[in-house]
Amino acid sequence: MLDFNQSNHRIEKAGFVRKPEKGGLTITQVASPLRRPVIVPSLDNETVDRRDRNHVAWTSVRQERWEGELVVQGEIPLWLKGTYLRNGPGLWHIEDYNFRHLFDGYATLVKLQFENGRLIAGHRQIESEAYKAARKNKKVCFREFSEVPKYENFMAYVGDIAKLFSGASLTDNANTGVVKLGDGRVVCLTETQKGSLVIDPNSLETLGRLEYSDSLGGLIHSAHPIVTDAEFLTLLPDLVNPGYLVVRMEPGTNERKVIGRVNCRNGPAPGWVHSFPVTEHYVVVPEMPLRYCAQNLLRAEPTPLYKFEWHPESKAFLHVMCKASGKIVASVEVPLFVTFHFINAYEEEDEDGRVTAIIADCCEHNADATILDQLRLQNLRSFNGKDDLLPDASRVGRFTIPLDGSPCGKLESALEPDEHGRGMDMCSINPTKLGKKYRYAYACGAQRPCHFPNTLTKLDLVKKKAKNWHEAGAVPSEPFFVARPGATEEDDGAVISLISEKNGNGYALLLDGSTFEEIARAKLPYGLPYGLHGCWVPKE
Ligand SMILES: CC(=O)/C=C/C=C(C)/C=C/C1=C(C)CCCC1(C)C
Ligand SMILES: CC(/C=C/C=O)=C\C=C\C=O
Ligand SMILES: [Fe+2]
Repeated sequence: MLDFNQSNHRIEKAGFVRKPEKGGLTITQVASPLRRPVIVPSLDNETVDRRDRNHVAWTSVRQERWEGELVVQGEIPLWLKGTYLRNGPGLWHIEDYNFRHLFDGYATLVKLQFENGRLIAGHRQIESEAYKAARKNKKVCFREFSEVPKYENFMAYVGDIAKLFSGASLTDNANTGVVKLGDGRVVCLTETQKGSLVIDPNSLETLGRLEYSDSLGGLIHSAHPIVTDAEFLTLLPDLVNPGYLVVRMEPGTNERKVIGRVNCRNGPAPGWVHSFPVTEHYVVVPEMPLRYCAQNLLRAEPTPLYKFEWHPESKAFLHVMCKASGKIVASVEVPLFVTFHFINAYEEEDEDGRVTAIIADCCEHNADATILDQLRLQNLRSFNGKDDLLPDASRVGRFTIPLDGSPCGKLESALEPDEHGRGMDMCSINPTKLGKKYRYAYACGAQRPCHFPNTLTKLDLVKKKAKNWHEAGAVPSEPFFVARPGATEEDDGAVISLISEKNGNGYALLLDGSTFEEIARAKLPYGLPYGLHGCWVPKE
């Protein structure tokens, strides 16, 4: 149990750690509010040099784990009781070997534990097989997003390719997100199915793999399942017979059951499905022209689109499946698009209550797949603060999918992209609005010049306006909305983000969900690397 009785001053002072010494793994003892020293191996022999040159957002986390109470400036609302967990790639090197891509990093899980206006923070590396093997063997041992193991000879390469088909050589580095299942289990995820790792939300310890007990097979899934207290819905792309299985898992089970199957309308392989949206009654299955590519999976050196390929000639489609029957009620061609993240979707009704269309919103990168390569670490680390390297980056793409049998759907901007600086991604909504008509979304936006989203933005999709938060040189992570218990207004709650600062520092930030003004901030002992997605574990 955490002890909240120590003074802020003592704990914060105790929470700071020595710089790692150059030349090897140092063991640093950190006093934590647990009153027990936590043994904290620092992670490399080059961190200090790298930190001097690069923004802390793109610098490997400096040690395996840390935990301590933070000094809060401002006031944390007393209703905010629970733990915000945020996952993301946070360690981008092994020994002297530096990884290429943001998505290659070994997962760093961060927690912010709110109780009685106080805040305990911590972070810890996820103990995936991939991470443990890399630490032990001092090299990449599994196939990551862009990194592959270096083969000693041709036979070793052939052996690894054979293991690719069984999934044995794929990573389980669960660095994309973290979700709380209806049964209370908290699971870190990535795009490989084997990278579904159960963690303890208090200690951040990796407890083991979530082994799916069904025999659906396949090696990959959507990195963003739809998770509610009642179900876990996800998509399993089928690379052999291009299509997707839509599957559902009930709380308390590890068995996914098939709701239905969508066959691709076109192309040599299914489109990448990092995420997908649902409405109250339907699942929307996107078929992007950015498609998985079997040849690219086998390559030792990555292409600019990594494991994917851009197929404009194969066009883009959205399929709508009825959740109850598994029947496809619409399959429409839409303009070419590129998205990582769907924001939400809902059903549009006529005066008689008949569903006439589905509206689905996403962070749309103007049909430009080069965003994947812009997330290479070399690009992220090379920003000079002047050149605008994200021209016309992304917008809220709003799809309208007619349900009257029309062959085509529409794609428009839900609001003028200038409202959020012509860049936006990493979004959250009030979870009670999942699948329903909604008004507000929170996301990262852009203040020019920039090369990466550098603001927090509250999007009002009814008034078509945005309110932006920005601090010079700061890289904020996905703003995560937590509703106030008992709230009746959609934006009544708090928005949590972790900020990495230019000077190497970092802090947890709390904004009011309605006014989007700062309520509180709390400095971390050191800045943390950029993270991806989070979840909220309320205190029982
Ligand atoms: C961090 C993030 O958002 C995405 C991570 C994606 C990963 C690790 C994808 C890995 C893959 C392989 C290792 C082989 C199969 C294809 C694919 C799912 C892209
Ligand atoms: C952080 C990001 C895109 C930013 C550019 O606009 C995408 C992250 C994708 C994975 O979760
Ligand atoms: Fe994502």
